[in-house]
Amino acid sequence: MIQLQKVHGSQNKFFLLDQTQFQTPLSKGELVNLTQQITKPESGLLNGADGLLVVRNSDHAQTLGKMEVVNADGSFASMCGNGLRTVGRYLAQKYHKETFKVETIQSDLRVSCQPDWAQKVKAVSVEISPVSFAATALPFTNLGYYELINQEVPELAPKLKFSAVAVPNPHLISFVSDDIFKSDLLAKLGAKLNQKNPFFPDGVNVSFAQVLSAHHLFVRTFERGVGFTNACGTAMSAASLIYALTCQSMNLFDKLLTVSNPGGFVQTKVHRRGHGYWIELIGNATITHYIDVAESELHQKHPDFNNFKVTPTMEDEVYQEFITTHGNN
Ligand SMILES: N[C@@H](CCC[C@H](N)C(=O)O)C(=O)O
Repeated sequence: MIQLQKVHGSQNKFFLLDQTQFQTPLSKGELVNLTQQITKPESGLLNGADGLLVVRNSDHAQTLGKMEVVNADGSFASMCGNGLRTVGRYLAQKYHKETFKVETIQSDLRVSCQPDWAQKVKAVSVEISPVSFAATALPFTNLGYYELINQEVPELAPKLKFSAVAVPNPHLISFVSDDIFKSDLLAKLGAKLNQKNPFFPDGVNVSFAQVLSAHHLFVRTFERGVGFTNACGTAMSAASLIYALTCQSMNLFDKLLTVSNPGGFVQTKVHRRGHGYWIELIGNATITHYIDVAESELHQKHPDFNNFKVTPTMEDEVYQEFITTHGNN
């Protein structure tokens, strides 16, 4: 039998699958198919999710495992901040360690277990890096810039200022007014830049941010490969970095910021490293269900969800209560 988990970070929901449990690990095609089957909002497993987090062994120094991220549409992402916290919790429990690294597509990232935010609200801190502003890293083209930091880009939307940053997955961020935040512009821009378009050939995660107070942001994200999500950890990290860079006089580096989102909130700290930056992302890592299923079922083109034994944990109920008490904005 194989045990899957259903997990979330700020209600950015995933299934987590440890490939080391398998006698015959799922092939790339099988992982894509499984992700597309189980993440569908209506007909998927447990009302679907935003993607699948795949755990594998790693032979890199100080790492406890490797994380791969499959978006709901079957595309692969180079990073996932909310997902890495839940993979961090999974590996911490598996190997009884509190501080370690996890291999991701571009780099080995630090993970450290934090004191619980409340009883049964586990918290984990993860490193978000490497950071690049280069047009070639996202990539973006035809916008007349090699880097985009707080620039007006009429090709994308009139009057708004945009920043583009890879952390290392690609993000386009704009700090916007209340009117724009409440409008349908994010839905339109997110959809436009995640289909064939002349500017972001690989698509891009698009976020609108607002400053609620000096150390408090709100970020809403239209995710590449997913659509609207309750929260995107790398987007909140990227928005924190852009905020620190564009408000240098506030000296926000190394300071704790709170970033609220429709699914809760996280904390971030933006750090300098040499000539570059990295971001610390701290937030909940919640297991909502354990799911036991025969290995053979997961190799099926159309797995039968009646054969999946689902055990809820009650952690989500506690998380919801925590968010109701502490608010998300
Ligand atoms: N929700 C994630 C990001 C997932 C990847 C993204 N959809 C992409 O394709 O880059 C996060 O918490 O960072």
